[in-house]
Amino acid sequence: MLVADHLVKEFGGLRAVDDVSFTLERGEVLGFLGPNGAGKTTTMRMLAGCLEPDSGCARIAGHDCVQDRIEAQSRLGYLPEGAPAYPAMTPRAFVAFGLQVRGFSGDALKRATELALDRARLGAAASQPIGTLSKGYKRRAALAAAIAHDPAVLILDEPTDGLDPNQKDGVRELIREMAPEKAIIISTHILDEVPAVCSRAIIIAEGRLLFDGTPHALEAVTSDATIEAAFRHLTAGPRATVEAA
Ligand SMILES: Nc1ncnc2c1ncn2[C@@H]1O[C@H](COP(=O)(O)OP(=O)(O)OP(=O)(O)O)[C@@H](O)[C@H]1O
Repeated sequence: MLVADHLVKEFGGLRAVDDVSFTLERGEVLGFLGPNGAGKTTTMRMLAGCLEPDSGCARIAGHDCVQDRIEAQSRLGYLPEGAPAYPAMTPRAFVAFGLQVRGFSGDALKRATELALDRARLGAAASQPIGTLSKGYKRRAALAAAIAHDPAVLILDEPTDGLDPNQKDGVRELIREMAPEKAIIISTHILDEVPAVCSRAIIIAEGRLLFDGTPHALEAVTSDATIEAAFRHLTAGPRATVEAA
């Protein structure tokens, strides 16, 4: 469903993403982990077709994210970092606008808009200008726009960032609900989220993939048997790659 094939991206002299490869199938929820500046957002932007790799390629449902961008993006829902949106629009108008751009109209447009607002639990905030919403509700408005066209692949950059504990639970529940039908990547610094929602975890640091395996295999990396200890072990010291099924 989604392929990262030897992705490389440099900014000036800095190799932000260094030969990252993995594939993701329908039904998988991948937790994309790594320290600040590891290259997570840069990788996700290349997968989403927002940034061209220097070498390597990304594919969604067999469509190259650069050469065949429109086809690839039609199967993708992308929640970017910071959740940019139009501040004067309400979440309802913002979601509907995204759907119209994708060709929705009439009853299908109304149904898809209300379903997305409902799934992202916007409530009364759906009718308030986005610029006047709290950080958590802005994030939810962007999430609603990302899922509204029911894409096969979801790339969510820190989807629970800025949400209170109840809202975090709501978003995790939504991800679990959507998981069987989709291939989903979430980046997060909240390591508890990995066993809670992910079937698989990848750790990168300094642009290089260090671990790809199940949350259970990640816990088993150190004798502490916690994801936090494994994260520290893999990212704090000299680089070592751990392959796990
Ligand atoms: N447009 C850019 N121009 C120059 N450097 C960039 C650009 N985008 C990212 N970088 C650099 O690439 C590296 C990887 O950044 P990236 O945002 O992908 O990391 P991240 O893993 O998402 O970090 P965080 O967890 O802090 O969000 C960082 O050193 C960053 O400063």
